[in-house]
Amino acid sequence: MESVRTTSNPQLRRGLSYSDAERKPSVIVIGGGMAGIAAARALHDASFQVVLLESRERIGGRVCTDYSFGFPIDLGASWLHGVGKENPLAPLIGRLGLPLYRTSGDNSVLYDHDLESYALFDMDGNQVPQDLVTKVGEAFESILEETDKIRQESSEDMSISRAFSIVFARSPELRLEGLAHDVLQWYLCRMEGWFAADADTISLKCWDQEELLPGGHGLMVRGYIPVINTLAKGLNIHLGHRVTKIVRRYNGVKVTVENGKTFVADAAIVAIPLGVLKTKSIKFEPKLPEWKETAIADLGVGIENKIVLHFEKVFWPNVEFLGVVAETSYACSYFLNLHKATGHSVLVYMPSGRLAKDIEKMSDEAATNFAFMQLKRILPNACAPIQYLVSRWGSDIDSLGSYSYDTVGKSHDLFERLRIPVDNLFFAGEATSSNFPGSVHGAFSTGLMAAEDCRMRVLERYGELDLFQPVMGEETPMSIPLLISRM
Ligand SMILES: Cc1cc2nc3c(=O)[nH]c(=O)nc-3n(C[C@H](O)[C@H](O)[C@H](O)COP(=O)(O)OP(=O)(O)OC[C@H]3O[C@@H](n4cnc5c(N)ncnc54)[C@H](O)[C@@H]3O)c2cc1C
Repeated sequence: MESVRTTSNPQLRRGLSYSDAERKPSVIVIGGGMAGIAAARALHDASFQVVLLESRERIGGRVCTDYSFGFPIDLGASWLHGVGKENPLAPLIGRLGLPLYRTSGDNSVLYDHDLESYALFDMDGNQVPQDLVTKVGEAFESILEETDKIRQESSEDMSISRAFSIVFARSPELRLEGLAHDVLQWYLCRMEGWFAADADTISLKCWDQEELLPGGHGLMVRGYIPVINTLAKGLNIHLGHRVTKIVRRYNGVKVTVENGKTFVADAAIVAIPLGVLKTKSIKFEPKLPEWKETAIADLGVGIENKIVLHFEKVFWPNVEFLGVVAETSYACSYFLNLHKATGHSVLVYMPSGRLAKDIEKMSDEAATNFAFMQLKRILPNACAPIQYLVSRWGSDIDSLGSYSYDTVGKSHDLFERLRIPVDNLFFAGEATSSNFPGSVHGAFSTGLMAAEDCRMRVLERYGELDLFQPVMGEETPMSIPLLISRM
């Protein structure tokens, strides 16, 4: 058994350094994505003894920058959502001098893109007139406003697609025909991409409960991983350590990994993906309380993937994205043009929901070919890619999904329930963020929150609690939850 602790004489005060003979408070952080790394960094800096256990042979989790093309490509997160000082990651990204390419300002109907620089095509490769796209965008917003009225009227939740059907029945003038209908499906497809889920599974009551930070959305031009690497510097990280069991007792935790090795500490922070928690591949002893298990079961996890196509040269229009409109959102396509942001001749095809799941059943070659065929529809002279990358976030056993979302009939409070600690177990990760679910900055914030909750709990036990010193400095916004039993 490996102990995270050193000796047994508690001398705990934040910011002090400890001699070897002194006992440091200890914590095991499980999961080396943004949430786990942020928590580990904060507690390390608060003089805790920290061990981070990560199942993969790399850190970053769903932040995954690939360099095999000779330049950075993000296979997971690539946008900073909220390019402004309100974003908790802004100080770090600013300090690192990492450039961002802004793809939209605030309140864009497409979330992360403005309708400024794009080209949409129909299935026959004819470009859709820009004024039609704008007009349908306005119709899409009107439909969403109408769904809000339905939400106010009905006590029962329903899916976004059901709400759309009711709107069309009530206001037939909003039901679009022909090409306009296909463009509307494309808007829906982009909304589905935001949640990584199909409209018939997204909750009407809760779909807009997340907080959108001001400043629009910006691509991390040099990749996201430098942010993770900076936070991880100097931490005690064990790669290839897949946790299988977590035992909690009043005076500490014992964590077992796949090869049978165990670690003990005062507390643990569980920062693994919701998709992994759902499989129950980690045994908790004693069992997690029912309210926690229900939150794990009821929150949704969607799939979004990236099929990255690297071409010898650019042969497509100089726009931020290309799209193919179709009769159903499932058949629509979206290609992000990285050439615009990075100068590299790369298009990224991004399917989500059922389509992403179906494509994961294909080999990498077949998936790439599928994406290329969508491109060929609109650019018949497209030449084949020279290199490609295919993500599989839905079937990867260390993620089992891309990010969380509100499913029909379930409360948005589930995100908070997933976050609330159970004894000396603390929970972090994008799916524990009720304000910013499904995002990197959300994961980061929950890592800091879990670290602070953990610090308070452990120091309280040692009688050295200093309530007024949060782990990451005074300005860090923290919400300290009430620990309520019988949820
Ligand atoms: C395709 C895609 C695009 C995205 N785009 C954006 C974007 O543009 N902007 C944005 O803000 N967000 C985006 N996101 C979401 C963002 O990536 C995530 O919300 C965030 O990175 C999650 O961080 P996390 O720490 O909660 O989880 P993760 O990053 O998944 O970290 C969890 C870690 O736990 C490890 N783990 C799993 N099981 C175990 C185990 N049993 N024992 C030990 N370790 C384990 C995993 O290997 C992983 O490293 C995207 C995600 C995907 C997949």
